[in-house]
Amino acid sequence: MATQLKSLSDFSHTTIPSASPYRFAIVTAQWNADITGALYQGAYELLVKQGASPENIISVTVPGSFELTSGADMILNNKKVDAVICLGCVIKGDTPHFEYICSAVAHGITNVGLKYNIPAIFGVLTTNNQEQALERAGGKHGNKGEEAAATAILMADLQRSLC
Ligand SMILES: Nc1c(NC[C@H](O)[C@H](O)[C@H](O)CO)[nH]c(=O)[nH]c1=O
Ligand SMILES: CC(=O)[C@@H](O)COP(=O)(O)O
Repeated sequence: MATQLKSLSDFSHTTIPSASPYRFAIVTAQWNADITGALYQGAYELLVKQGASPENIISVTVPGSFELTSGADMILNNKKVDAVICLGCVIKGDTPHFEYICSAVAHGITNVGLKYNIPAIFGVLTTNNQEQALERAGGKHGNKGEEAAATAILMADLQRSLC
């Protein structure tokens, strides 16, 4: 499988602009906190590495990935940011609950970004098991949080270039 061969966080194919002009929010789900904490660390550190000021990064948590949409909406309704990064980890269980959460979160984050015309980044792992999640939160397949942060910078930069 293609994924097995590469880090999903390899951004050598593109140049990430400076993050210094932009304000960011990071909304992190507390479910699977060991995983989402690593995603958050990856996202935060990449933003700062790319020049974002710590005072320009708003960080909040929500109970679970299902609440990421509400958390992003609260941020975008109350704070002026150039992008919001939504981080979560949904791990499949024994019932269809996984499918409902993943679908709701994907659609919700899409819609909240469109509602406010602000990039809302889907940094949510949707895995079959804990091992796959660990591999994508700083393991052999990179860090989804880093990817989400890089995407946030690129989208904020795109929007500013079009204004
Ligand atoms: N099972 C997982 C959940 N479940 C909780 C939901 O996200 C939500 O908080 C609850 O349904 C109340 O609305 N959340 C995750 O982020 N990851 C999971 O694996
Ligand atoms: C994704 C989930 O909500 C999952 O953890 C729930 O597990 P189960 O389907 O066994 O109730």
